[in-house]
Amino acid sequence: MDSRTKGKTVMEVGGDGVAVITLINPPVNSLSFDVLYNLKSNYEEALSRNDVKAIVITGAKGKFSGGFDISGFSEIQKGTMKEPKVGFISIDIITDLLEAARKPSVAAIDGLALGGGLELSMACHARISTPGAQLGLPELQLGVIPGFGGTQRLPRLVGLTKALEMILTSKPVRAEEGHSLGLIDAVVPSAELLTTARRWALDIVERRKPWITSLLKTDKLPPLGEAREILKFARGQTRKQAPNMKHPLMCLDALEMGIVSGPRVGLEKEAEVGSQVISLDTTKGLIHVFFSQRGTVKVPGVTDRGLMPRKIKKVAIIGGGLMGSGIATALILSNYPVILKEVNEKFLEAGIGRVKANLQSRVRKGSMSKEKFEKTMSLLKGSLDYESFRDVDMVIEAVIENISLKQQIFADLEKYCPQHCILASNTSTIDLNKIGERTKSQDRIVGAHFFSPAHVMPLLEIVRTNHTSAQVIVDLLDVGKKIKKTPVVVGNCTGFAVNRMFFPYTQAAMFLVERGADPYLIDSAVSKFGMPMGPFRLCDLVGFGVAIATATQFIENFPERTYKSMIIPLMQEDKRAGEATRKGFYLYDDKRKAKPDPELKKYIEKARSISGANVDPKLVKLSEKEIIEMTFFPVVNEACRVFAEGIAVKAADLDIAAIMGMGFPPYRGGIMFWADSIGSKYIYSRLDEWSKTYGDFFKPCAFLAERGSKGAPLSAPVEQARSRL
Ligand SMILES: C[C@H](O)CC(=O)SCCNC(=O)CCNC(=O)[C@H](O)C(C)(C)COP(=O)(O)OP(=O)(O)OC[C@H]1O[C@@H](n2cnc3c(N)ncnc32)[C@H](O)[C@@H]1OP(=O)(O)O
Repeated sequence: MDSRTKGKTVMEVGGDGVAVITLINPPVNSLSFDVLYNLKSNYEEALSRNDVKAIVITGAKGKFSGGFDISGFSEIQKGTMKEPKVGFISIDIITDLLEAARKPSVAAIDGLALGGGLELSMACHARISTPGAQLGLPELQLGVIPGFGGTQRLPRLVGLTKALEMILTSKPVRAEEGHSLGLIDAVVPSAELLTTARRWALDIVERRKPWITSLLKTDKLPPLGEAREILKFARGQTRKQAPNMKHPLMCLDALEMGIVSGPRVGLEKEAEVGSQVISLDTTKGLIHVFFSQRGTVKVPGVTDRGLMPRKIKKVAIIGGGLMGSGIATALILSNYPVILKEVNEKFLEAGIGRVKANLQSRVRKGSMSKEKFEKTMSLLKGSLDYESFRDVDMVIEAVIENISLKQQIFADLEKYCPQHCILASNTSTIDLNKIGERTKSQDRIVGAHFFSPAHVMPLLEIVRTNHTSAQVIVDLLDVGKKIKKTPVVVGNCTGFAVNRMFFPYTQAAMFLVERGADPYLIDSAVSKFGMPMGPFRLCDLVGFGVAIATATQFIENFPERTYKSMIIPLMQEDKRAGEATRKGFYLYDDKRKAKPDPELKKYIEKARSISGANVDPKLVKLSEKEIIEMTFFPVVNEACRVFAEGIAVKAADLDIAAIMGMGFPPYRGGIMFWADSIGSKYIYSRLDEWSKTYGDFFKPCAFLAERGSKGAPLSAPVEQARSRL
C-alpha cells in the first residue's frame, strides 16, 4: 500500500462467477476516500467483465467496516482535503453504480457494520452476517448524519420507528435483532460467511432469491399522515434532548424529505445536509472528542516503551463506603475477583450490601439476569484483616480523606501484599507523595481516582507521582479498559485534573451570588449551556459536607486564588446540607424534585455581611452569556495552570477529563477546545479586567497571559513546561 494512501480494496473473481471485493483499511476498515474510489474502480471492472455474474463485499480480518473514515471530516474541516462533489459517494457510487447495477451485490458482514459501513451494505441486494455483529448508524454521536443513504434505506428496511430509534440514539443492534428486523437476511457462523454470501448472490442471479433494492421498498413505511406524526414527535423529543445541536433536526429533515417526496429527493437532501453539518461547531467538537477519547491511552514515555500489561488476577479494596463499594461493583462486573476489607462486621456487611444493591438495580431494570447476579456476587469476598491480601495483584484504598489513616494503610499494605502488588489510592484531593510517606516501594504507588457512582461514571483518573513506574501505569490502563472506563493519566497535585479545574466553578458562582446575582438564574444559564445541572444544584447533590471538605483542601493549597464564601457553612449550621437533608440551595419534595427556596436570600445576605461584599448592579443584571463567561473562564484559567505545570500531557486529556468527570458538554469539545473556539485573547482580556475590579480570584495565570497576548491557541503543546509526570 502506498504510504500516502489510506486503505484499499482487493477484488478476486472466483470460478463461480462471483467477484469478492474486500475492504482493507486497518484497524476497522474505515471507508476512506481511497477505499471508496478503489471500490468504484472494482465495481466498474466487475460490471464490465463477462466472467462476473455477481458481487460480494466483505471486510478484511473479521470486520466489515467501522464506517466513513472520521479523520476525513477533520481534514475537510481544516481545509487540508477537498470535499468531493455533493452526492458523489452516496448517489453516483453507492446508488447509481452499486445498487442500480445489472449484477447483484451481497454484503458479507463479519464483526461490525457501522455508519457508512452499514449504509454500504444496505445498498447491497442482501446482507449475510455473523452472529453478534454490531449494526448501527452512530453518526449523530459524531455530529454528522448518515450520509451514504442511511436516512433513506434504514426506514425502508426496518420501519420508520425503529430507524428513528437507531439513528437518534446512535445505538447499534446485534445481528440477531437485525435479522428479526429485516435488516439482515441470514445469520451464519463466521466460517460459512463467504460461501453463504457467494451462493446467495448467485441465487439472486438465478432468481431463486429475491433481488431487493432497499431504496425502492415501501412495505415497511407507515402511511404518510402517520409518518408525519411520528416525525413530529421525534422532532419534539430531539429538541428537548439536544437543544444546542442542529444536526439531529437536519437529519430528520432529510429523512422526512425522502418519505414525503420519494427516496431520490431524500438522497439529494441527505447529501446536501451531510455536507452542511461538517462545518458546524458542534460537529468539530464531537469529532475532536472521538479522537481525544482514544488518545488518552497514548502516554508518551509510558505506552511507547513496548511494555505489556501484567495480568491482574485479584484485587483488594479497602473501605466499603460509597466509593469502595462502587469500585468493587465495577470490578466484579468485569469478572475481577475482589476482596472488600472493612474495619468491623457491621461496616463490612453494609459495604457488601451496597454492592448487592448496585447489582440488584440492574436486575430490576432487566439489564442483568438473576443467574448473572449470583455469579457476579460470588466474585466478592469480605475480609476484616490483611491475611487474604497475600496473593492480590492490586489494592485500591478507598477510605475517608484522612492523611494519617491512609499513611498507616499503605505502610501495612507493604507488609502483607506481594512485592509486585500495585498500591493504589482513590483519594480525590490528597497528594499521593504524602500518602506514601511511610512506604518504601514508591514505584508501586499510584492514584486510581474514580468518580461517584464509580460503577456508572466513565472516567478513571490515573495519577502518577515522580516515582510511579511505567509498568504500573500500563497495568492500570489495561484494568481501566477492561472495566470500560476512559482513563486519563495525570500528574500529582491537589485535586489532580478534574477537581482542580472545576474548583473555581463553584467559587465563581458563590462570588456572583454574594454580589447580587440570582443563583437560580445562574443554574438555569449553566444548564442551558449544556451542563447536566448548575453549580448550586450540584452542591446540593454532592452534599455540603463534601463541598466543604474539598473547598478546605483548595483554601489550604491555593489561598491566593480562593474565594471564601460563607453561604454553604451558614446553611450547614442550620442543618441544611443539600439534597440528602431535603434542603440546600433548593427545597426537595418526596420525589427529590427541586424547587427554589425564598429563604435562601437570608443566608446570602448574612454571608454578604460577613465577607463585606456589596451588591454590584452590573452583576445583578448579568446576561446568560456573561454568567457563562464569569463561571467558566476561571475554569479555563485553572485548566491552563494544570496544563502548563505538566499535570496533563495533552490539552485534549483535559477536554476528556472535563467531559467525563464534570459533564462538560461534549459537543463543545471539552474545556480547552471550547476556550480555543472563543479565543485566548478574549478570555485573557475578560479575566484581566475582572481581576482588576474584583480581585485575584480572576487573575489570569502566566500561561494564559502569554498565550492571550499573542492570541495563541491554549491547546498547543507546552514545550518548555517541566512535566511532573
Ligand atoms: C457518511 C457516513 O454516514 C459517515 C460515517 O460513517 S461516520 C463514522 C460512523 N462510524 C462510527 O461512528 C464508528 C466509530 N468507531 C467506533 O465506534 C469504534 O472505534 C469501533 C466500535 C468501530 C471499534 O471499537 P474498538 O475496538 O474499541 O476500537 P477503538 O479504539 O474505538 O478504535 C480503534 C482505532 O480505529 C479508529 N477508528 C475507529 N473507527 C474509525 C472510523 N470510522 N474512522 C477512522 N478511524 C476509526 C480509532 O480512532 C482507533 O484508532 P487508534 O488506534 O489510532 O486510536
